Amino acid sequence: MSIFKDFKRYKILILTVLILTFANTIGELLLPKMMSQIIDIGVANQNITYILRLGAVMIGVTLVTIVVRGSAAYFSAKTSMLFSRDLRKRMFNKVNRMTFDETEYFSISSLITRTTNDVAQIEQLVLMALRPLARAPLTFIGGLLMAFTTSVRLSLVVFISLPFLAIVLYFVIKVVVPYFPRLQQALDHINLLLRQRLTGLKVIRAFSRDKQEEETFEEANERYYQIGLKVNKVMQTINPILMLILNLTIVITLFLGARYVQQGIMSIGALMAFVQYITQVLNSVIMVTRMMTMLPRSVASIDRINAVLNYPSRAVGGSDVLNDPITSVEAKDLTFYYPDANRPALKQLNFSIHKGEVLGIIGGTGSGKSTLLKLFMQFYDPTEGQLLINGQPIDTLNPESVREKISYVPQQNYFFSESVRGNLFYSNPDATDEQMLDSLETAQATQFLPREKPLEKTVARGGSNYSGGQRQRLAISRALTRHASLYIFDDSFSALDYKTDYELRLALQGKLDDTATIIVAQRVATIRHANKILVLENGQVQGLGSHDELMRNNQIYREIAISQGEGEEPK
Ligand SMILES: Nc1ncnc2c1ncn2[C@@H]1O[C@H](COP(=O)(O)OP(=O)(O)OP(=O)(O)O)[C@@H](O)[C@H]1O
Repeated sequence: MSIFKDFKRYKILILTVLILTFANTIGELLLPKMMSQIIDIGVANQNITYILRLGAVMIGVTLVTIVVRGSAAYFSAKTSMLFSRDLRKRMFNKVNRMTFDETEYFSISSLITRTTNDVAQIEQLVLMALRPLARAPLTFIGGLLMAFTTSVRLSLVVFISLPFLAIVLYFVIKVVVPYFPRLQQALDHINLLLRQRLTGLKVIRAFSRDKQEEETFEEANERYYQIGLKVNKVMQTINPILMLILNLTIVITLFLGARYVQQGIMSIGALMAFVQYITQVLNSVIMVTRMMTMLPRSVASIDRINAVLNYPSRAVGGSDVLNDPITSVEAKDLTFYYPDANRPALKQLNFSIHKGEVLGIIGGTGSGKSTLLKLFMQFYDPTEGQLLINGQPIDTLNPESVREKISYVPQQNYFFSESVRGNLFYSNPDATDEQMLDSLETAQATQFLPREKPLEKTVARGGSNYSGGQRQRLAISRALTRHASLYIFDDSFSALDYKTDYELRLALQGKLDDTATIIVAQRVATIRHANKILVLENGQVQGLGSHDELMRNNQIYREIAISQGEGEEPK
C-alpha cells in the first residue's frame, strides 16, 4: 500500500516501541506470578523476610514497567505524529501538482477531508497498531503460557470463552465494516455543501435561496447523523457483550478454582495469579476486537488517501528547460480538445507573435480565448498541431521553466489575505519596494490605495475589500512586478472604466516595449492598437490582422467594433 511506502523511515522508532512494549508485557506477566509466590510461600509460612524481599522486587518491577510503558507511549505517539505529518505533506504536494480537472475529479472539499480527517484517522490507527496491537499477541501468548504453567485444568476455561469472542469479532466485521465508507461519504457531502454555501454566499442571498440551502444541509446532516447513530449503536452494544464474556469467564474460573483449592489441587496464590492471567488473555482478544471496529474506518480512509496518492496525474510538458527569454510564439494548426470532450475548443489555429509585439485576441463568450491562454501556461498540452515557443514545441518544454518567463493575469483573480506587498511578492519574491510602487503606478492602482505606505494596505481574502476594477488593477500590478518576456492579460481590463483603461494602456506602452504581450479583451478599444488582432469564433480563427485591416476585410470584427462605437478611426 503506497500510504505506508515510507514507513521504514521510522524503523528505529518502531523498533524502540516494540522493544519497550515487549519489556512492558514481560513485566506485567511477572507480577501475578510473584504475587502468587508471596501468598503461597510468604503468607502461608508466615515468612515476613520473604514477603518483604519479594515485595521489594515487585515494587521494582512495577516501577520499571511504569517507566517502560510511559516511554513506549511517548515513542508510539511520536511515530504516529511524524507519520501523519509526512502523509499530510505528501497529500499536499500531490494535490499541489494536480491539474484543474484532477482536483475537480476528486472535488475540492473531498480533498480537504482526505488531507485532514482521513489522515487523522490513519494517525489513530498507527497509534493503536504500534502499541496495543503489538502488545495483544504478546499478552495473549505469554498470558496463555503463564496460565497453563499455573493450572492446565483451569486453562480449558479459555477455550469456552474464545469461540464467543470469535463470534463477536465476526459480527463486527460483517455488520459494522460496511457502514464506515458511507459515513465518510456523508461527511464529504456535508463539507461540499458547506464549501458551496460559503463560496456562493452572495448568489445564494441574491436569489433568496437561504431556506432551500438550509433544507439541503439539514438533509445531508441528518443522513450523517443517522449513519453515525447506527454505527455507534452497534459499537455500544458490542462493549457490554465483551465485558459480559470476560466477567462470566472469571466467574467460572473462580467457581472451578475454588473447588480445586478445596480439593487441594491448586493453591490460593496460583488461583489469584490465574485469574489475572486469564483476564490479560481475554483483554488482549477484546483489544483486538475493538481494534477491528476501528479498522474499517481506517481502511476506508486508507483507500481514500491512496486514491489521491496513486492517481496517475496527467503529465504536461516535457523535460527540456527553456533558458532564454521568450522571443517568439507560433501556433501551427493548433487544435485542442478538453479531456473527454468530443468537440474541439480550438481548431486549426495559425498565428505568431514576436518580442516587442502586442497580440490582441477578441471573440464572443466561449470562443476559446481563455483556453488558448491555458495552453500557453501549460495547464494542458495541445491535442494536435503545434504551439512553438522560440521555435520549440511547448509539449517538449519543462512547464516551470516556461511559466517563469510568463506573467499572467487570469480572468478571475485571486488574492491572499495579506498586505499589498505580500500579494505582489507572489509574482516576484525579489521585488524591491520601488519596483512594486512602480507597478502600482503603471496599473493605476495608487489612485485607490492610501498615499502613505500603500504597500502595507491589507487585502482581504480573494480581494473582497476592493471593487472589481480595483482588483483588476491590483492583479495587473502583480503581473507587472515580475520580469517576464511574455505578458498575458486575460480579459483583465473589462471592469475598468474607459478612462482608466486608456491611461493604463498608455502607461503599459512604455513598460512592455521589449516583451511580447497578449491581451484578451471583449472591448475593441482595449486592443485596437495591438500589432495584430486574432478574431476567434467557436474555437476557430475568423480573422488576423491590424485593426485597420480587420475593419476593412473582416465582417465579424467590423460588426463587433461598430456595435461598440469603435467603427471610426480615432481623431
Ligand atoms: N475545463 C473545461 N472542460 C471542458 N470544456 C471546457 C472547459 N473550459 C472551457 N470549456 C469549453 O471550451 C470552450 C471555450 O471556453 P473558453 O473559456 O476558452 O472561452 P472564452 O472565449 O474564454 O469565453 P469567455 O469570454 O466567456 O471567458 C467553451 O465551449 C467551454 O464550454
